[in-house]
Amino acid sequence: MSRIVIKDVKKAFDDVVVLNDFNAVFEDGEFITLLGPSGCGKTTMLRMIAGFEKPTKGEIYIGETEVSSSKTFVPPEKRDIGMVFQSYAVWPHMTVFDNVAYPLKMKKMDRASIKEDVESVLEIVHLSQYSERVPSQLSGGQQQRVALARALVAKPQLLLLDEPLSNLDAKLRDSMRFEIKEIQKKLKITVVYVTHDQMEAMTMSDRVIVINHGDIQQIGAPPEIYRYPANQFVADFVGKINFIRAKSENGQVTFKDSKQSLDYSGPVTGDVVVGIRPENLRFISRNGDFLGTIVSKFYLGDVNDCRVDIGGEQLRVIAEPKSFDTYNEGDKIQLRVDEFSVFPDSGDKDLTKILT
Ligand SMILES: Nc1ncnc2c1ncn2[C@@H]1O[C@H](COP(=O)(O)OP(=O)(O)OP(=O)(O)O)[C@@H](O)[C@H]1O
Repeated sequence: MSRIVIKDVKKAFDDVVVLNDFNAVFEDGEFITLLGPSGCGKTTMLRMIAGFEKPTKGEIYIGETEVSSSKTFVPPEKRDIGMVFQSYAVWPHMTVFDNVAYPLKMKKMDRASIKEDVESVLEIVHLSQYSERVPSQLSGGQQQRVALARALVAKPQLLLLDEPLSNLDAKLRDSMRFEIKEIQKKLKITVVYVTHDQMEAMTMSDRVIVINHGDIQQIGAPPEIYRYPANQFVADFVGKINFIRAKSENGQVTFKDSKQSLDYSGPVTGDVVVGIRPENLRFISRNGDFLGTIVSKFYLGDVNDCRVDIGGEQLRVIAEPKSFDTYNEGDKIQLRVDEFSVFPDSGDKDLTKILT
């Protein structure tokens, strides 16, 4: 069983609090991602699960075992965990086989069992034909797979990955994402993954925990986080979004500058910020929600990326070329809003980042 329970965990370095009241349960076999900007506390949380840091307060359970509390502390080597870091940390003088065999040698396993286990894990990470090479004869992606194999060879109940793809180029990152996900499904292992890359989080995770300044902002499946962000921070951090200042009253949100409005009967009233994802805006020929003028249009192949002035506010619209081919810069158009979110106005001055 590799269910993880994190209960009221707080971490401070001296008097600087880096994590506040962290509460979460990771189910057996789940792929969980800790997502947030640099310095938000994600690595610190991972290191506490691994046993490299002690919580200032709170409890951590792995399976049925209490591994960390005011009374107990199980050291990392007794937690049955595999870990992979950003730097591959493979030993340059050892062959792939010896790198991967190392944790089993430490456990004093016999040679035949070591050979069997190493060969089986090398097959899983598609490195069987490279077992006699040294790391300098491998690509970055292959070296990272060696690190992954070494983390998996002792069949840990839990795999912790700290930005394991950030040293790889974009294309390799893409393919490694799928490989890691495949391996996790095949081995049915619980994975806790740390990243600041929302794309990585969205594509791989069963659930994402969004963290900012040491506080959990939202826990949810990727579509839930994307479509129903708990607050403005999450809406902004995950994906692209237009933010527009508005007043929410009498069943409507009315934009402060353009005075255009949308029907809204949700719970947030008064000064608000309306969030609209660019792909949730559509050009239509009549009965639109807004009138606007096309300011610019960039053809990107699969989509058109446009800016539309609605009379004071500019909106970014990502439209399928089909729905847009007949329109040009300067044209007056109508826009339909398919989905939007409303947040209390936090007073953030810079609401227009998405346009640049
Ligand atoms: N050993 C330490 N002593 C003092 N402060 C620390 C220590 N380790 C981490 N911190 C601080 O705790 C905060 C959270 O760091 P952490 O590494 O968990 O962030 P992160 O979200 O993983 O960021 P990144 O994506 O940049 O790795 C940072 O402000 C960091 O400077």
